[in-house]
Amino acid sequence: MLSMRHLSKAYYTDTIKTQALQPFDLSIEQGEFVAVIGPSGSGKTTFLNITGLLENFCDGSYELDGVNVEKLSDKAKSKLRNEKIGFIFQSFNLIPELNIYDNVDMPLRYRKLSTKERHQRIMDALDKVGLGSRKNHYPSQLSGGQQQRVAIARAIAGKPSFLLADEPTGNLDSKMADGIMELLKEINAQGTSVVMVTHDPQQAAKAQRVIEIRDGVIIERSQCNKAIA
Ligand SMILES: Nc1ncnc2c1ncn2[C@@H]1O[C@H](COP(=O)(O)OP(=O)(O)OP(=O)(O)O)[C@@H](O)[C@H]1O
Repeated sequence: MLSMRHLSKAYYTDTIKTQALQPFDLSIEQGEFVAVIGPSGSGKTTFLNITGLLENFCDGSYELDGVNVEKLSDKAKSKLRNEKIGFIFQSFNLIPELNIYDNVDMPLRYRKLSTKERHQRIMDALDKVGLGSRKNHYPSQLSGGQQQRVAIARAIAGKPSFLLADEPTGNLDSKMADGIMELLKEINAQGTSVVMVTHDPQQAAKAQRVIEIRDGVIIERSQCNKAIA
């Protein structure tokens, strides 16, 4: 699980301070599916990046699976991120020069895994997203929905505790978007927590829990623990 206490974030430029996130307390349990909604500029990406250890916060504390994040060196933080967090982005962020297999392998290269174990994980992840037979293709040879599936395979190959998704369906038509949501729900049902930023109320409604951010203020919208429809 993750636990944030009195956490806040401000950005400073020459003369301007932007309070991107007001102090907040938040816990996310293992296995939850959380949607993060809010207007443009409200702080959603900042929240996701802090959760994923891509950005530092200003004040407060953050514990991720029992590890106190603010005490870690940058190197230890990178290792924790690599082990605990999988990322999915709106623009897929695949490496065009690498084939699908090598794209999924990227985060595994930083792990102490045997070649056999890496191969197994890559193929398991690609099979899970339905693209095992496309492993030698390059990103440009796949549709947007398929590229996002590769990005999901890359994110889950490391067996993370948390899957963080920033507008994962934002570049996809509604049919492909629904397919990606189905896949995220399946992954979540197998125990991985999902935190997903979305502008789309229909996608947000599929989450168990909705957090809204308005002008940097985090508001709990609902938590009904229903099975994800
Ligand atoms: N690196 C930065 N330096 C200064 N200000 C920043 C930086 N990153 C974000 N901000 C500011 O922090 C606030 C929150 O930005 P953030 O990107 O988290 O919003 P968002 O809700 O994800 O927006 P969108 O939906 O448009 O992507 C905004 O006012 C933004 O301008």
